[in-house]
Amino acid sequence: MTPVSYFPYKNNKMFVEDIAISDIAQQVQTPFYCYSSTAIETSFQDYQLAFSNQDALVCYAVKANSNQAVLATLAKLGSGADVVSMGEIRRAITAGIPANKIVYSGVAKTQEEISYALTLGIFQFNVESEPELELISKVATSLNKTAAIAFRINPNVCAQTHEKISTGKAENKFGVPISKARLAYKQAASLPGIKVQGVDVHIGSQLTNLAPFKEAYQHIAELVVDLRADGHDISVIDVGGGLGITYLDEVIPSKQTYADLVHAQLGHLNCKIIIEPGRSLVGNAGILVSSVVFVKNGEERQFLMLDAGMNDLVRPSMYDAYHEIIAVNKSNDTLKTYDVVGPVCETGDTFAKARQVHESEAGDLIAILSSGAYGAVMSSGYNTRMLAPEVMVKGNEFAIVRKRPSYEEIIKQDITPNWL
Ligand SMILES: Cc1ncc(COP(=O)(O)O)c(C=O)c1O
Ligand SMILES: N[C@@H](CCCC[NH3+])C(=O)O
Repeated sequence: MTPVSYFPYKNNKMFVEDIAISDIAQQVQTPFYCYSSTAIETSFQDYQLAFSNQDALVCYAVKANSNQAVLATLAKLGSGADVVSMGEIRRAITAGIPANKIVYSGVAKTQEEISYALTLGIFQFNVESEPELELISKVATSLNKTAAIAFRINPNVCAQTHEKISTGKAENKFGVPISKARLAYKQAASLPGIKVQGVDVHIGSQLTNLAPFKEAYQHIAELVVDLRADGHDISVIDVGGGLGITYLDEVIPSKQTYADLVHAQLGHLNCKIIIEPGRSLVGNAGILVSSVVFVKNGEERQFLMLDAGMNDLVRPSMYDAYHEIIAVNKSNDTLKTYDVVGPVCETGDTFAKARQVHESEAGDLIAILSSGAYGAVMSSGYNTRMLAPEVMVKGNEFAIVRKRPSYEEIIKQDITPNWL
């Protein structure tokens, strides 16, 4: 799926499925996120098809986009969930994902979170440290429950991605070092309230190349053999998420190629396979729609000043991430070079520098593509800006699936103490 697959132009007007973006903009006002439910469904079905000859469960990484409408779309297709907080567990359950399809990752799970997950009966805790294991054992024992666990293994593999989203190097905070894994499993087997069930690995996000996956899975395969020799009953391998998407011109291996790699590296172990894709399910299914507020002629540059900012989509500021930026309605063929910026009082509030965009004027609609993953979920109210609403489209229908808050709602969250 390319950034524009589900957002085609018809007569120079950008559509999402059967609806013109400008028609939605008229009713919703910019900025807003817009998702194609068909794009999400198709991506999920591609994963299911790719893994159809394996005993595999897709556990969507909720952190990528946790809107209820997105989760419900995936739940209906049979998706499980990879969650990292009590909030994400609650979102997954509310959207109809059953507890027995939930895997719980995260480096600092609290007693309250563990207790909640145990009470629900989730499928697996992906344990990221020995102290976490001990806490899970304590909580499980006190509740008279058994926690099925896998250790998240840190294989010390370079994911060849941005350093801020690389998670499988020894210097990263994630997982148990592979060198300590056998000891950790020995401890787990000795603790009450713990059932050793599997092995988990996730080395990073936006991987564009399969070689790091291969290296990591080779280490995991060897470890599973060792663990079985140590007497552990390993029946599940969680291979994590991380398959990238095309933002510009990255050539991403297909889901089938990825599935074949998983099978080649791990198939002989006859384990149930869990996959935790996030970005590759929803990233190119969403865009951020914005309006040009001003075109400003600076001394050195021309600025396209949008009504969306870094608070709405932080990826360019945070990771220098590239997102395609295109006119929603192409009223001319002239391309101009702009710095595309937002209204926030930070120089880093820049979506793109020296980018060619159709010549635009105030009021024109602009789409920032590939924003379905790590977009709305990472937004904030910085500069007391309203969280952008989210819209989901299916065919010729659309619905606001998160509304824009009012200023009253935002301000009334603060409490002025009566002693002021
Ligand atoms: C444990 C875990 N699983 C799955 C994912 C999903 O990753 P991605 O969105 O790259 O598929 C992440 C995020 O990197 C993660 O931390
Ligand atoms: N937030 C990151 C991805 C992080 C993945 C979480 N482990 C991004 O926007 O690319």
